[in-house]
Amino acid sequence: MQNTTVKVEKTEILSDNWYTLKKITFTVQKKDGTTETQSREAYDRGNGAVILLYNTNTKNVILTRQFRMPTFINGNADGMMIEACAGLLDDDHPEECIIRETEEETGYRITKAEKVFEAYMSPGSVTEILHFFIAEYAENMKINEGGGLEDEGEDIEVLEIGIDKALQMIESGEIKDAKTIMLLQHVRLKNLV
Ligand SMILES: Nc1nc2c(ncn2[C@@H]2O[C@H](COP(=O)(O)OP(=O)(O)O[C@H]3O[C@H](CO)[C@@H](O)[C@H](O)[C@@H]3O)[C@@H](O)[C@H]2O)c(=O)[nH]1
Ligand SMILES: [Mg+2]
Repeated sequence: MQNTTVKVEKTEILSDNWYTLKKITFTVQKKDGTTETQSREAYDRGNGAVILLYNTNTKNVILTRQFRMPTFINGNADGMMIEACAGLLDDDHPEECIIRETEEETGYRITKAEKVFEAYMSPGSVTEILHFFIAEYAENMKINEGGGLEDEGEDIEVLEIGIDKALQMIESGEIKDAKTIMLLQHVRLKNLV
């Protein structure tokens, strides 16, 4: 249900470079019924989709490894992150987006993906809603090496890892990406692999 007690008074663009940082001034009704004016910054980088490819025969999953600058400036010494394949939505439908992204990043051609849930990943600061998918893959669906789009500066390594090993890598801290942890736990929770 739409919250009718929130009134947006002003939206300022603080930065409009690759993505957009906004400052929104608004009035909101508190639990005690009084009204307060607040300002909050919101980083708008669009929405995204993520997918975990899993193989029921081999019990393997496909993950990617790439450099992520924001993690590098916050404690990740080599800046490398192991993640499920993911991408930002263009104007397309999340399923179409993730099928395209799967081929670009992992080299696997899938024809359908199952939506499992969606989630705001950082609701206090980032507008993005992320669409979560899973799909079965097999060796014969690999049509190229993947790796991402070179002209976008992507340099992605494709990893094929046993699900038990991947789950252990969450515990050991080798996998620290929230969307990836959520999907690995999902496929185990549902006994898919
Ligand atoms: N030049 C430039 N390129 C950028 C910038 N920010 C991102 N890019 C590039 O834009 C491309 C976006 O690639 P996608 O595959 O579409 O997105 P993603 O970065 O993998 O995003 C996914 O993971 C994010 C982090 O977990 C998610 O937030 C996002 O929803 C999505 O799932 C990448 O090549 C990235 O390096 C920037 O500030 N400048
Ligand atoms: Mg990506």
